[in-house]
Amino acid sequence: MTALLELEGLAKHFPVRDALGRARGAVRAVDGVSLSVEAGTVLAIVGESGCGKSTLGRLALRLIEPDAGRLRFAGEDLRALSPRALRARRRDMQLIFQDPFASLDPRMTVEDAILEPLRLHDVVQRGGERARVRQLLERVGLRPDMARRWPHEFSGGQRQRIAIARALASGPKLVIGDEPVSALDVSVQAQVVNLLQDLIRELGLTFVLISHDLGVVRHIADRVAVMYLGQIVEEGPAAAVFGAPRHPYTRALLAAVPGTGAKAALVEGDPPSPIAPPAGCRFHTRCPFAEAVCRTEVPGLAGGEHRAACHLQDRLPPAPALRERVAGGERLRRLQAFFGAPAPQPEPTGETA
Ligand SMILES: Nc1ncnc2c1ncn2[C@@H]1O[C@H](COP(=O)(O)OP(=O)(O)OP(=O)(O)O)[C@@H](O)[C@H]1O
Repeated sequence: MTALLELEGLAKHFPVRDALGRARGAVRAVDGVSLSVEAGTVLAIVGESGCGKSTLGRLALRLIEPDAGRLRFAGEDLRALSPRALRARRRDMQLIFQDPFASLDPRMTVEDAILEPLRLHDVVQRGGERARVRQLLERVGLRPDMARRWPHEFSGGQRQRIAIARALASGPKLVIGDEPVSALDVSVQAQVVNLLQDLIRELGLTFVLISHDLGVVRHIADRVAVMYLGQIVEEGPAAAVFGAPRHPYTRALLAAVPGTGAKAALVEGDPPSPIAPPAGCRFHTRCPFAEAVCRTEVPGLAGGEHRAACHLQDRLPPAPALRERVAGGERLRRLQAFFGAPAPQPEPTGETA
């Protein structure tokens, strides 16, 4: 297998200024991330709101400039490319945004929106562009005659299909989907996920799925990287991460998803500030299993298929045996805080609050 996308020690720190414009530290949004995405596979990046997923996605495509680290696409150093060479390379790397209401220009017809990347990257011979637009619309499940309509005439799900057609227009090898279905009605989410899955298979796409929805992730990911406070705490094949999570944070994430069978002590409190993340393992301030060593040591490379997993992994009790510590409404509130979104319904525990 060959890696299409390789990140090594990637970092992005956003400066923080006070009301008078004075420097007041930096948000360490992405803080030393190394990942490799094999061609033709789906890697999911999961983690709670604010952990740095979107920033990482943008860095990976060099839509924003990293402060440090290496970034390679098909073996080529993306950071070394001139602006012109990078623009040409964008043909191969596309992003699907979360909000289909914001990502389509209301002043452009659907046809013009899809023609733009076709023309920019000179993908189709002159004269064949409009036929290509119609083909793309059909491929994403829309009628070709919808090409002349305006974005406001479409539902959220249809708009996201248009955004997908636009992202695919240049024939990319790599697509990053930043929460591509989370702004959609629950009733249409599955349809768009299935469409993405079909396109990934049919076109042999390499796909990076940024999502806090572990149900979607479990459905389509080959590998999963779990992010916490700007770093990857665990990475491995999806079946292993879901079936035998090794980091307490991963277990807490899985425990919040109904139907996984996993139960773990939910993490307590709010995440620490990304301006001054804790030393050692960044999760130790909320980890129910933290030991003294966690305050100083960063989890190292673990053996086997997993990378960057917790040193406690072999001593943690099996996930289903862990007891939840928070019950009823309090648990729901914490889940809500945890995901920054409507919380999934908790499974009945058989316990009284
Ligand atoms: N342009 C920016 N300037 C300053 N801080 C930023 C900027 N973009 C992101 N951040 C901060 O970086 C951190 C990571 O944000 P990011 O959006 O990457 O996280 P996320 O995991 O994608 O969260 P969400 O799911 O809520 O979008 C947050 O603390 C955020 O406030």
